Amino acid sequence: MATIQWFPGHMAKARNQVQEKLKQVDFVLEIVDARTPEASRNPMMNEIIGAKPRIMVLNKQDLADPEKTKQWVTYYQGLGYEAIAIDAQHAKRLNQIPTLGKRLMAAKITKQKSRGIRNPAIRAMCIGIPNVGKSTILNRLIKKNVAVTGNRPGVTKNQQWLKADETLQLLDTPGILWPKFDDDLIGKKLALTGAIADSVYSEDVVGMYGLQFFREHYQEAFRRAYGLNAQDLALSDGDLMIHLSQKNGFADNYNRMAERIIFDARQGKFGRFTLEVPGDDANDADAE
Ligand SMILES: Nc1nc2c(ncn2[C@@H]2O[C@H](COP(=O)(O)OP(=O)(O)OP(=O)(O)O)[C@@H](O)[C@H]2O)c(=O)[nH]1
Repeated sequence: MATIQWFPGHMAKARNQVQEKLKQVDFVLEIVDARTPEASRNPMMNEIIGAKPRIMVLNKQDLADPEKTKQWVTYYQGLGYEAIAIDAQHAKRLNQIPTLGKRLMAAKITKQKSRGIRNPAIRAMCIGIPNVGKSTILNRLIKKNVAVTGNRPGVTKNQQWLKADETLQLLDTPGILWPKFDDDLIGKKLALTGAIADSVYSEDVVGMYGLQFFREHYQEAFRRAYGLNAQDLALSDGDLMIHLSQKNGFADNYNRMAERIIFDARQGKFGRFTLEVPGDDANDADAE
């Protein structure tokens, strides 16, 4: 996994690259991780995308809490975007994306048809921070080997358009948009879901965040996963970490227990989870 480079110079470059490509598309597929829909967005995303129509794609829905995913979809729809939750890895609901795209671009399609264009094209690109599933989505949408269209007037030379179907064309994913995690909580969420390299945050910090989060929000699953009783659950966070460490044979090596919690969370041992709900974060870019 790539390391994070959040430098103003890098970001300005990535932003320019993306903005340049944006001129060539009709709408954007903004991909986020359904477990962390806001933390997994580049904070400049709204500024970058501007008024372009957008479909918010909450990917990895197979790992996220279904109830919270519904809340997020409703939230984004309320902001005026199309929104959909998918599981790109298992190709679930991906075929809804072209349908939504056509709905979003209905006026353009109608106009082109009225001019006698039999197969009007609508164009989009996927953008999102690393690891949210952009490549998986793109590859699935174009079903790998579908032919690439050539140059067209008014379009940058040699630009490759990938066909999802007769109407929807996709631009290969542009420059890299890193997440920003000067807010510690965002960093911990990204670390717990494996969106950023494990070397960025120490495991004791991320593991403790996991312990606190799961005992509070998914207590039954957490209790069952570690065979905890009511007395255990009455312990403070620190004491519970010590207890779990001893119970799991790590003695006073609490870092190993912290690592285990991170591992177990990613493996789904506490079930499907979502680390944030609409409106509960200072990093909510749309609420500014
Ligand atoms: N469980 C699950 N895993 C997924 C899903 N979509 C993608 N993945 C996995 O997430 C990881 C990252 O997917 P990529 O498609 O490489 O993500 P990307 O956004 O293109 O990443 P970069 O190339 O780093 O920008 C891979 O291991 C995928 O198999 C999904 O819907 N569910």
